Amino acid sequence: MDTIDEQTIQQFETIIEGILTSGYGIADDFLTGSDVAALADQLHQRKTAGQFRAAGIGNQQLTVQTAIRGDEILWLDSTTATSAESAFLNRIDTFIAYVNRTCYLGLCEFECHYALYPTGTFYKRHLDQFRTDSRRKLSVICYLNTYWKEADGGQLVLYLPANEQRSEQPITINPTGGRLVCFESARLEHEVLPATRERLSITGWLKTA
Ligand SMILES: O=C(O)CCC(=O)C(=O)O
Ligand SMILES: [Fe+2]
Repeated sequence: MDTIDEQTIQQFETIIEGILTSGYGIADDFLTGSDVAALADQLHQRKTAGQFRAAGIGNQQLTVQTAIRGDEILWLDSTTATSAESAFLNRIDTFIAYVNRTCYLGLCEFECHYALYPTGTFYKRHLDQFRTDSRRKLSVICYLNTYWKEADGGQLVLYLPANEQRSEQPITINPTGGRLVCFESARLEHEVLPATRERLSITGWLKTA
């Protein structure tokens, strides 16, 4: 496989260590400021071109229920990806290869979509794994919001399950541009709180065969 620079290895290790010890991992500078700007710009261009659709519920994406989730999405496709999108997909591929070398999860596929949450929209508490399909192993979210402030809302809340030591523990994370959050799709329920401004991200899943 390609050689990875030391800084990238440190970042990947931080994410994996977080997942193993706390159930979730965060890397604050997974994307640089210019990556974030390029992807946010690309997202807006595709939105203007009418490529986004209201997100659905369940693996057929059939029912749109804005009382559950109000985001609009567009699946990324490597065959039509622009250079900014290809660079993102390549970085995730490098991460997958690293996770497979160190954690033996047997990840082999990645699917991801842009998500645009218009002001005031949200995604109620849910689990990312479908009842009929257990291939989604890790959920990955990368935020594309510049200058996000606490007061803008739109936080991701992860609900760490209760164990012998403690009751359920909610963890609140700001959708700050460049930040990546990763957690086990079958284990952590989570929700997106309403925001006072448009909220942008790429959400994806690392899957087994
Ligand atoms: O954008 C986020 O912070 C989480 C999105 C999410 O939970 C999902 O798309 O399944
Ligand atoms: Fe989710």
